[in-house]
Amino acid sequence: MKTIEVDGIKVRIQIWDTAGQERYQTITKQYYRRAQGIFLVYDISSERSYQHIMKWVSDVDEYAPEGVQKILIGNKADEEQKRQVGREQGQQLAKEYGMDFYETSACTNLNIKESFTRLTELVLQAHRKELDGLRTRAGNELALAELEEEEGKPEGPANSSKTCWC
Ligand SMILES: Nc1nc2c(ncn2[C@@H]2O[C@H](COP(=O)(O)OP(=O)(O)OP(=O)(O)O)[C@@H](O)[C@H]2O)c(=O)[nH]1
Repeated sequence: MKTIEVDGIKVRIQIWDTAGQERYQTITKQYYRRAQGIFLVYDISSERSYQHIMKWVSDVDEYAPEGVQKILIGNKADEEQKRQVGREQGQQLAKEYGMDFYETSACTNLNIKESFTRLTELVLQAHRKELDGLRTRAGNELALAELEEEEGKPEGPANSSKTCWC
């Protein structure tokens, strides 16, 4: 669990790190069902991990809820000397799938906060209607509470100056 602030809204996010290995895939697929946002992560020093992304995408399409938000991540950006996957390859793949793309490094913290904030933003945007509904309801409740408070006040000098609402 982590709390981050996006557009002035405090959002509590629950993060699951699923196992990449084939033998855990049955469990991994269970996580997809409840996900609202997914990072598809490859290692820039491993061409193989990049090639696997297509498989991950098809799994996500099959098992994750419709409308799940996805971001492509090329991790280990600090390992420049071992790089096997060009930044443009990452950008190209992300474009093909209509995803945002970041190169990150868990070691140097490169783009970690940015990518989490962006994914949260995308999830919030996807639920914008529900969010607006919540906001309107919260606003109405607040207005109602204020009105009730006003009505409950006795007529007296403190209130008598407010004789006109215009
Ligand atoms: N240099 C570098 N090493 C990293 C980075 N992120 C993770 N590692 C290392 O890569 C190895 C694997 O990291 P994990 O977090 O276990 O990777 P994973 O994809 O979750 O592994 P599985 O879930 O077992 O598939 C560890 O030795 C980490 O220290 C990074 O950004 N840069």
